Amino acid sequence: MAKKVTFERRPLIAGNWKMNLNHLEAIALTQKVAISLTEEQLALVEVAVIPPFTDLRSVQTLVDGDKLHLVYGAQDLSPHDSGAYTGDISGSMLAKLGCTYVVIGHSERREYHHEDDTVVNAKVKAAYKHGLTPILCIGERLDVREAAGHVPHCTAQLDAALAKISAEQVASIVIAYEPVWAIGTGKVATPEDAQEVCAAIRTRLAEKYSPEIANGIRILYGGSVKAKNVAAIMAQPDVDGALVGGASTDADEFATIARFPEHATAS
Ligand SMILES: O=C(CO)COP(=O)(O)O
Repeated sequence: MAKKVTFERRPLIAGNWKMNLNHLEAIALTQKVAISLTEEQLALVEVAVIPPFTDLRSVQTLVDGDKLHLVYGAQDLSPHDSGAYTGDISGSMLAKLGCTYVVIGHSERREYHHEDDTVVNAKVKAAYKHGLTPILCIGERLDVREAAGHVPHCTAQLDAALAKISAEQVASIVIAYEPVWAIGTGKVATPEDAQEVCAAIRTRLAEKYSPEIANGIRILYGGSVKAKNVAAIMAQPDVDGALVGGASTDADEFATIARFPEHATAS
């Protein structure tokens, strides 16, 4: 029996599959996640899958056909609308596939594809232009954390990504704080580490826009989130969800993460 829990902002548990699972595996995983969660659980917590581009049509067909209470999104988009950009996928293509979200500025894109703040900002603008909600990723590398520069680093990334983004647009954004040193390493940030930066992000949003807008924006934590540590992270007042990598490709583990309000330590 689910405990009665209320949240200031509806939590979002999003599974970033990264470059894993073909379209057949995507159908199997999405189906399994959906049947592992009740309508009540999915009303309390928003659950999103973020598969590779090649899986999106299959996920759309499944979600629409079976009226699943799941949403989905893409891991990236082009800053351009259309044209001679070989290999790019536009925001309008993603919108046509029913995507709700698009991940922008993931540290793996920044590192392996040399995406700088200008590109990230252009992608945020492209997402809004096509009616997609950005899940904007920011986070520091280990050297920055060790030099205690993590908060200014993250707020600077936030400022750059949101250049010329209006208050009306930003109200729907999702921010994901993903410390690079915690991604795929098993080194999860402590709940206090996550809270410190998520609170600083909210304060910065309040300064840039307004306290009301900042209070409505969901800020996720990402980096080695598992069923065993999610409740303690989610208990932090400024953490509104999780962007889950590795653990999101295991349906049972991901569904257990999404049921975090029922975990003992969340009480
Ligand atoms: O990068 C991440 C989600 O976008 C986090 O990945 P892991 O959960 O595998 O550490």
